[in-house]
Amino acid sequence: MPLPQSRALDRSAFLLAARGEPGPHTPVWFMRQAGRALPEYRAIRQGITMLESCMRPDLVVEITLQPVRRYGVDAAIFFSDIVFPLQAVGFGIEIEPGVGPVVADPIRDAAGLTAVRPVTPADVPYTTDAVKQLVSELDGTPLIGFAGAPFTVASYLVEGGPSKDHAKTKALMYSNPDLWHALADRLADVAIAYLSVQVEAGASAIQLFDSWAGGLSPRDYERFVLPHSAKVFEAMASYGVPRVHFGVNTGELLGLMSGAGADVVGVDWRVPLDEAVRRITAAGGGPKPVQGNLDPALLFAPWEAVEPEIDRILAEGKAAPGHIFNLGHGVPPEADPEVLRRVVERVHAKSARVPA
Ligand SMILES: Cc1c2[nH]c(c1CCC(=O)O)Cc1[nH]c(c(CCC(=O)O)c1C)Cc1[nH]c(c(CCC(=O)O)c1C)Cc1[nH]c(c(C)c1CCC(=O)O)C2
Repeated sequence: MPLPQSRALDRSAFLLAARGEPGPHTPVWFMRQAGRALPEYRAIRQGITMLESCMRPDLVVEITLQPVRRYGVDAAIFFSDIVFPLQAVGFGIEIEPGVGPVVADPIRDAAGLTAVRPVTPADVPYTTDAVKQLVSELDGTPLIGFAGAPFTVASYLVEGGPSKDHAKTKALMYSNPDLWHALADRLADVAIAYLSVQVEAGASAIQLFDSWAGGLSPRDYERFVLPHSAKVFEAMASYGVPRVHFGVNTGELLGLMSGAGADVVGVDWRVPLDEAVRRITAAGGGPKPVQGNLDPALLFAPWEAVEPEIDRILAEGKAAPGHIFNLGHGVPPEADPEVLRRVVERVHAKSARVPA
């Protein structure tokens, strides 16, 4: 059942664009907007591990709000991590600073699956508390809840940590498809459970991160991954909140990722948004709102070079029924917050609709 929400929230630039309705301006937020690029984040995280901080509602609320205050973005994203719901049920996983998620006992056989179980609300009371506090403090600004998609989370569990080629994960798909599908199915349940906790506490939208799916061929994606991500989207449909799907290097997969059940398709910087809309439309299901797609590397270029890129993306985004401006991937830790603030300012100024 869709949850009631305030009119201001319902008419926010972000939710209007996500539904493909015209709004006051093109909304903008940044993937990984909370994090090391912000000095106030580095200060508050001193001496506290990433996963510890996720269990402290006071910290989660403050860290989630920091980029909203600093950048003036049109949406907040809940501060957590894609591997957090596994840690919350006692699965042996840590986030090593500068490395990423690291797994004590990588999954090799069916016995390894038993530790992969979905959270219940009772496992993560602090998540419910933090979401509720955020929704009240954010007022008319939407909060995006998120989870990791089965493939991207599986890649950490099978490889044991970050990997460039995901060789062990792909080898598992081919050598033991039953085990692969059993793992991916459990991870779909893990994502559904964590997203449901966030939406039931008041999150206004969800994003399913399949960051590393771009390493797969369309054929392998369709066989091994799509049914599991589709299960997540299907399970979340009844909440009535917009469902965003994103991965890096997914130009060849945009149609399939849309077909998995996304309402909004995230696009990295490799495919222009108008071409992304063509690919999504060609796959059936009609044109859909898109999210993206400024190359994060541009944040390190002179401002004179950034401006025309913002304008180009806004123009190309007009091909979609709705456009949510974002980077093509996460904010790099070395990014200058002032540049991000100027990006928001320009997106708003350039896209403002003159009232009729
Ligand atoms: C693949 C992935 C992960 N985590 C996430 C993804 C998908 C998005 C993407 O593709 O970037 C998602 C994520 N992780 C984090 C958020 C918070 C909300 C936000 O976007 O602002 C979100 C949405 C916090 C975090 N998650 C992590 C940090 C940095 C660690 C720290 O600050 O101590 C933050 C702020 C750790 C993490 N966790 C993960 C990685 C690769 C890292 C980086 C390791 C490092 O460079 O130190 C796994």
